[in-house]
Amino acid sequence: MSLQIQMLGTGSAFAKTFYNTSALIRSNERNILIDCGSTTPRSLYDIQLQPDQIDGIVISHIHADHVGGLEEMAFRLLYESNQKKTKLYLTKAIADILWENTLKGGMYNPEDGYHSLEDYFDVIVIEEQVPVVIGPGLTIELVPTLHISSKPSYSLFINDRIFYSADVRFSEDLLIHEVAAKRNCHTIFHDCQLSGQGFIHATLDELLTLPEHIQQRIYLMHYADNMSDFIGKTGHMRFVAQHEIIDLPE
Ligand SMILES: Nc1ccn([C@@H]2O[C@@H]3COP(=O)(O)O[C@H]3[C@H]2O)c(=O)n1
Ligand SMILES: [Zn+2]
Ligand SMILES: [Zn+2]
Repeated sequence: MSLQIQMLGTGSAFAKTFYNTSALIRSNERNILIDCGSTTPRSLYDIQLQPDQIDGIVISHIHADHVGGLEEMAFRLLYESNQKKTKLYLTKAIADILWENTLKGGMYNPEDGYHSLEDYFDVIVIEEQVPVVIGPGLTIELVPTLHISSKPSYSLFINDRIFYSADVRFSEDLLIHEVAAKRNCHTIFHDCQLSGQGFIHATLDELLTLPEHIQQRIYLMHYADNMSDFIGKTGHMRFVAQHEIIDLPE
């Protein structure tokens, strides 16, 4: 049994030298994506993975840097891969808005029988805060976290012991009490806004207030193009690099 996480992109929404933050979980021959932003298909192309080699996509929230590549994935599966559907794992709150507010504009095609998310994806609605088995040795749990107050948004626990923040405001309570103390996560992937005030993302300054034993478990992601200016200034945390493969215990 094996578990690897490869970052397909590590950039912030507006980064131009890094792809949108997205992760590929490779677990026992399965390829699962966490989010699929506008630049994710290009990143998959770089590592020679085709859409039909992706077994499922988990969605954290509907900003374009997290879902903007779904239309391309679905159309390529439909027109280049013999109408194959990939699994789409999301909560009901996300399913309700992903089609109506994001995908319908380009994908609604009643003449050819395409009316809904289910016409393109094998939609698997998962409950918040309930771990779901999505492959041998792989469970995902979506927990609601605060990003934009009017939009549903989720962080993930992978096999209970790996935390993937997606986009989230800094929460000392979440990181210290839930992620570190209660779940004892050995690995944390956290978004990181390098400068300015963190209205909707965790800032580097906020993350630097965490105790050393938590910082040591943190890989910083979702960073801006000037990331290299901050190397050596991240305390006990480190930046995860684009396309870096991290081997993890299950
Ligand atoms: N209130 C907001 C809303 C959005 N934004 C910017 O838009 C981006 C959308 O993707 P993101 O990765 O959540 O980052 C957001 C901010 O850069 C922002 O800076 N402030
Ligand atoms: Zn984002
Ligand atoms: Zn966002």
